[in-house]
Amino acid sequence: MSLSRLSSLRLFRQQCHVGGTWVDAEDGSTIEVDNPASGEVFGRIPSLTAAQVEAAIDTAQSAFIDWRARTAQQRADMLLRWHDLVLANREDIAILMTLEQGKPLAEAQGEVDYAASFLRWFAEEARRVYGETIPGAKPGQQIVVLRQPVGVTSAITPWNFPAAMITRKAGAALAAGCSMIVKPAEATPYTALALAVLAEEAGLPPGVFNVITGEAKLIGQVLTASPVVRKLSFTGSTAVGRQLMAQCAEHIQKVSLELGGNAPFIVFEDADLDRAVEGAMASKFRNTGQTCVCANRFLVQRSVHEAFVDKLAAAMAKLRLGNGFEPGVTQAPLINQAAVRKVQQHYRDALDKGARHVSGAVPDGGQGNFVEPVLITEVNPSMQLCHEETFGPLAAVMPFDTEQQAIELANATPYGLAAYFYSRDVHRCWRVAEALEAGIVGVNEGAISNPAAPFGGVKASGLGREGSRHGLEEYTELKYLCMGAG
Ligand SMILES: NC(=O)c1ccc[n+]([C@@H]2O[C@H](COP(=O)([O-])OP(=O)(O)OC[C@H]3O[C@@H](n4cnc5c(N)ncnc54)[C@H](O)[C@@H]3O)[C@@H](O)[C@H]2O)c1
Ligand SMILES: O=C[C@H](O)CS(=O)(=O)O
Repeated sequence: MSLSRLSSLRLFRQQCHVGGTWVDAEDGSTIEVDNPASGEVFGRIPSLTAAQVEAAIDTAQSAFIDWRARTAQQRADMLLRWHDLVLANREDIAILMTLEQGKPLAEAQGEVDYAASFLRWFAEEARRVYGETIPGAKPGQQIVVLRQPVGVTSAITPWNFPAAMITRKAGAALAAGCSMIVKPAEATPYTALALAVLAEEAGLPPGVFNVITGEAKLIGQVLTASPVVRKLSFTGSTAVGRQLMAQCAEHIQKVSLELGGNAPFIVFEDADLDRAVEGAMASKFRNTGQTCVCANRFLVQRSVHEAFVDKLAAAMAKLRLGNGFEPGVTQAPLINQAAVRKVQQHYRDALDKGARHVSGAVPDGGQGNFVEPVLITEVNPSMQLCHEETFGPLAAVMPFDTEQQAIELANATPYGLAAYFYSRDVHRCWRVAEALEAGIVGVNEGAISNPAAPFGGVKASGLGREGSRHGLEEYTELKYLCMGAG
């Protein structure tokens, strides 16, 4: 049993954290959580009732009144204490993450560092929530602009980054002076609950950071039906984001949406091919292809297509699939059978429409949630994978001839989260970077995630930004004071 890997069971909580107390569902109902590597159920979390979610909102509202009145320095100090505790408990959080999400332990440790970096970034930024003054329209008049916290906020987060997708939201919200209710994905609640244990230990006042679990639709409905909750920050699929955005219309709740993507990764003939392959591996295979900014389509200029495919195949041959706890494993199980079926479906559809299998095992679904990395080429825009996110270890390469064609192919998707390209021509770098319809562009870079940068998408990939000062501003409202001459 992998729970025995934990140094203690202190962080393994099977209750929700509301208003500084640990609670079960009042009707006793629970949801099972399993290990995607084995299918073994290793825990149960409460499925809160609607009344309990409403009570959590009330608690968060009371906490907000006190939290907003603290100084920015006091909030920053607590966030920094939380950051330090997360890092001090890096190993146990990573173990819980690998257990519930599957990712290789080294990647889970990396995610803990990344998650902590948002707490630090926003702690530092808390003291820089500046307003402005503007000359008035009359003698003696001044226009003063304040930035104030929006109020109680909620976060609904996905399973693929169970820690970082929470701290990226909570760090910003708490720094701004908001309280937050987090609903993590059903598949990965334990990392979120471990963060709540550490938030409590860091001294965050009760009700400022709450973690609730249960039936997603019900919780989403209660959070969006409440006039007290002033903002929802959602990370997940475009389909669910669209639905939640419509629900938020009822009370004109502010909304941030970090949704799906279908990232193009373009390799021009003047690129450094070795660096392009390095970037391709980082982008495509992080979290076994289950990253919203994963390259979904490699567009490679025809003159270097064969060389790039050979080098990519050689790099992919070094990947090792296995249980995330085994040393040296780089590719872990996918989250569930639906994820496995999606990779199979995109692979089969591509082969049926003329793609060529280059390397890797055919994804036939015969290994539980484990899928070998697979490389195909001769991909064309009629294929499903060009329009939908694969979210798995299928590397699909499409040749192109001209820069204009590459840009058109890259933009031919409803999504616009990340895009990547490799070129050594500085003029082309500016041209292509400006032409790509994406919120994030990696120029000769495959690893683009950073707390200091504004992360987010355009088109069907979402609204708003996370990380950076822009991410903090999402949790504030502007108030303008018109100061008369008196
Ligand atoms: N843009 C980003 O920053 C980013 C980051 C991570 C993941 N993602 C996207 O998330 C998706 C994968 O995550 P997922 O499968 O967990 O997505 P999902 O939309 O199924 O679930 C995300 C969250 O929404 C909840 N949810 C589901 N239905 C709901 C409903 N009707 N009402 C309220 N909540 C509901 C889930 O329980 C989960 O907590 C991918 O599309 C990926 O690209 C985007
Ligand atoms: O899945 C997408 C996330 O945003 C992950 S990351 O921020 O790029 O690490």
